[in-house]
Amino acid sequence: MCTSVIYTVGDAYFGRNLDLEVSFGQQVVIMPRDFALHFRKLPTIAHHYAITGMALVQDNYPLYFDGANEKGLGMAGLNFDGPAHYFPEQTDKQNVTPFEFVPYVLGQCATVAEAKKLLKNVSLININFSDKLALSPLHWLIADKSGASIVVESTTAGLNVYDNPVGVLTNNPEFPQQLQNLANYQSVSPANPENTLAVNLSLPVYSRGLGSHFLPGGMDSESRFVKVAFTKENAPVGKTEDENVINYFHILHSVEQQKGLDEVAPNTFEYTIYSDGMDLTTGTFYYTTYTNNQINAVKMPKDHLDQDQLMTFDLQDKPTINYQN
Ligand SMILES: C[C@H](CCC(=O)NCC(=O)O)[C@H]1CC[C@H]2[C@@H]3[C@H](O)C[C@@H]4C[C@H](O)CC[C@]4(C)[C@H]3CC[C@]12C
Repeated sequence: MCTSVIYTVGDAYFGRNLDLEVSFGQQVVIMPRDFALHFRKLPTIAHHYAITGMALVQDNYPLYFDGANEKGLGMAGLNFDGPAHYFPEQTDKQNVTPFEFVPYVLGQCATVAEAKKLLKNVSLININFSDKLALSPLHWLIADKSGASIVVESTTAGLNVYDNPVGVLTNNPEFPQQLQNLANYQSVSPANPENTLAVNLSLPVYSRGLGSHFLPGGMDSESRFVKVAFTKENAPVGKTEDENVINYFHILHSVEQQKGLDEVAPNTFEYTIYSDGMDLTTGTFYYTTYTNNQINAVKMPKDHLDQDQLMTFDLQDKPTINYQN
């Protein structure tokens, strides 16, 4: 499972938790403006916006899991197994494969409004990257630095594009159901509750935090959707970049999956392999990994983006413990 958020506090921060049982060997990958973007069914795009994100590079092609561009538009693919449906090629559509979808959108659009326009004519087609890398059933969160966000889901009904008022996404069920489910938790609060159960009874407020007593805490995607929405909506606004980056990672880590809690096959556990996020204004890309909670950062080299070679950065995965004596 996975969780993705946009946290807007002056600057906006966009990224995700990647939860899985195996690591693909992903890296931080900067795609500069002149890296030739080839498509299976569309003409090559020779010049485009630069993108930084987490990707697996295969045959010099960056398979982005998530990323953001130099204009401050971000996009993340999250598992959507079951409802996801990809189509055969259609003559009247822009046919894009799911693995091309992130660079297709981020290469050409600066805002969510532009992405919505582009998506009007897109169909996601059922072509895999290779025999070894099968089609992945995904849905996507797209958000920009104004805080606007949408969810894109390709189902048998076609390509659904939903406005996203909460700015978070996890996995199943389909987005409208996730939103509706939030209504069940509208009484959850950071403040202590008022007794409306039986006003004549004196009920002790025996603990701090009672307002969030009914906040779900499971590893499942409905629970994470509610929990991360609550955490994000009530997160403080920091005064500095450092404060906001720290706030941002606390939001993502509130729905981190610890090893041992989500068994996906006998003795095999899914866990949060990495958490990442870009400051959509500055282009700085931050991440933590399961074994290294130190926040690492890769800056977008704005003066060196007019070139055609990918820049890759290995994840800093070694634990960093600061022994003080
Ligand atoms: C599995 C994860 C989503 C995380 C998640 O929800 N997993 C757990 C679950 O099953 O619920 C998705 C997110 C992005 C996906 C990758 C990207 O879409 C890029 C690439 C696309 C190829 O078609 C398949 C491989 C490859 C490299 C995908 C593998 C599966 C990834 C890594």
